[in-house]
Amino acid sequence: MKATLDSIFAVAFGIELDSMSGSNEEGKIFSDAFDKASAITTWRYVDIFWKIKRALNIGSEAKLKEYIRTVDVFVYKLIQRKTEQMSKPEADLSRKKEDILSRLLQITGTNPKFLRDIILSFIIAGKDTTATTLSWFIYVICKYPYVQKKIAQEIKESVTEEENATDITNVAANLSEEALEKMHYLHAALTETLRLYPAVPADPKICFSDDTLPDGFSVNKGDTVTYLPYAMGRMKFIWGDDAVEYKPERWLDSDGLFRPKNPFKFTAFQAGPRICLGKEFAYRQMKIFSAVLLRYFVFKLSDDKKTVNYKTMINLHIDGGLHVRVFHR
Ligand code: HEM
Repeated sequence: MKATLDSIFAVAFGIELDSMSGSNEEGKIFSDAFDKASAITTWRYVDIFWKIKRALNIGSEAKLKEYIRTVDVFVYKLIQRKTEQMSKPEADLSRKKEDILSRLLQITGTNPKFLRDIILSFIIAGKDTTATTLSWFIYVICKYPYVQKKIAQEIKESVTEEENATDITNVAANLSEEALEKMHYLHAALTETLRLYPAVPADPKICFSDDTLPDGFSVNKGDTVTYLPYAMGRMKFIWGDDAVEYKPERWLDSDGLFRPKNPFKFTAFQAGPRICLGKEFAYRQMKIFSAVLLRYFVFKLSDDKKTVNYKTMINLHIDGGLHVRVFHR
């Protein structure tokens, strides 16, 4: 979670949050408050008294208010700092354009509330999604050691001699686009993880107007219709008799090249005009993390017999986290 949060901050806002090592105290406070606020918001689905608590400013809702204040203070400060940076005449224009926030500041001006909402949307969309997918990915490759071995082999073969020879920090910094593109099996293994453990397991929509769905079912304006990537990913009539098996091979052609499927069949990123905007970014980030980790380490579950369950939240988290043992390769 911390690694993906740091990553989204660097790319989207040009900020080294460093919540991973905790060197940035402000960043740590922000990231704690953000996670706690997300958890309380999700609990509103099951806590029937949340509106009363909010009205009386007590319990979880009082805490939520506090966390939101902490998040807001941090984000508004970030916007102010960026705005000041951008307005400096000596600022180099190419550097100004590197992150998404700087680009937005150039196009839309400086309505801080709008920018705050964009920033939080990016964090919500881009933090737990890739983090939970990577956790499930580590889980399945522990369950299927032959897949882990095959990925490690592919990584070794895809990076250049030079990249291979250097230490882990250099490999992480120098992993080239070409190398990542050669990793078809890794791409397939991540996609297969998302088929069985989609980061957004249920995606509700509210009907904009009365309508009739393609199967003839009528819906009314205001109705909620939810599609379930978690269930769809396990349906035999969509994926065949081996639907519940983890098989990266189903995504590869006879030459071992990754072949995407119709997004209306593989719905982890949604489909149509509102398909996930960060899909390519997510794959790149997940491939870099996996490539660096699996190049150097072997993962094993701490307790092979322990059942791993999901936790009911907006994203598909592993209940209690994933406990693994890590060995040098
Ligand atoms: C494994 C990783 C990810 C998965 C499975 C995923 C999945 C999804 C899904 C299902 C939606 C549709 C939500 C809805 O409208 O109901 C969505 C939207 C979106 N995602 Fe992702 N996402 C991932 C990573 C990311 C990342 C890393 C970013 C940002 C860098 C991102 C940015 C967005 C944005 C901005 C939208 C809204 C698009 C729109 O409404 O037009 N996502 N994502």
